[in-house]
Amino acid sequence: MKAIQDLYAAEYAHCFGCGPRNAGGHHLKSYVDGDRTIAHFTAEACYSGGVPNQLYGGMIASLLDCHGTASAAAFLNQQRGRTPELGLPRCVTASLRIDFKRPAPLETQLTITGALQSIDRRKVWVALHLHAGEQLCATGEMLAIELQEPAQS
Ligand SMILES: CCCCCCCCCCCCCC(=O)SCCNC(=O)CCNC(=O)[C@H](O)C(C)(C)COP(=O)(O)OP(=O)(O)OC[C@H]1O[C@@H](n2cnc3c(N)ncnc32)[C@H](O)[C@@H]1OP(=O)(O)O
Repeated sequence: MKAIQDLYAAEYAHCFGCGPRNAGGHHLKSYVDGDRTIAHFTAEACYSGGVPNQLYGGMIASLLDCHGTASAAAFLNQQRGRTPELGLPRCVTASLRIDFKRPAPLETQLTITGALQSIDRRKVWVALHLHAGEQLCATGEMLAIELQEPAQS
C-alpha cells in the first residue's frame, strides 16, 4: 500500500516533516488502516529534549502535524467516495492543540494514529494519538482545512 504522502502532487511534496521530495526532511509515512490512519517514526538521538532520552516537543508537534494533515486528506477522500489513486485534497493545518502526557523516548519506534472526528465542507477535525509501545505520550486535536483551488484566469 502506498503512503498517503506518496500520493501528494509533486508541487506539494516538499514538506520538511513528510514530503517525499525534501531530501533533508523526515519523510514521515502515513497509511490508511481501516477507519483510522497510522504512522511509525523512530527519532534519532539528536532530537533530544532537555531531559535525557526525552524527545523534543517540537518533533512531537511535527509528527502530529504531518500525520494529521495526511489523515485529513484521506478522510476527505473517503467521505467523497474517491480512491487515493485519483488524487488527494490538499489540506493544511489551521489549528493543532497538543497535550504532552508522558515523555516520548528517543531511538524507539513511536506510533501515531489519526481518527476522524468530523467534517464540515473544507474543514476536517482529526483526533491524534502518539504512543511508545503501550504508553500514551501525547494527544492532539487538529483542524485541517482543504486549500481552495486557485481561481482560473
Ligand atoms: C502549504 C501548501 C501545502 C499543500 C498541502 C498538501 C501537502 C501537505 C503537506 C503536509 C503539511 C503538513 C502540515 C503543515 O505544516 S501545513 C503548514 C502550517 N499551516 C499553515 O501554514 C496554514 C496557514 N493558514 C492558511 O493558509 C489559511 O488560514 C487556511 C488555508 C488554513 C484557511 O484560509 P482560507 O482563506 O482557505 O479559508 P478561511 O480563512 O475562509 O477559513 C475557512 C474556514 O475555516 C475556519 N478557520 C480557519 N482557520 C481557523 C482556525 N485556526 N480555527 C478555527 N477555524 C478556522 C474559518 O472560520 C472558516 O470557517 P467557515 O466560515 O467556512 O465555517
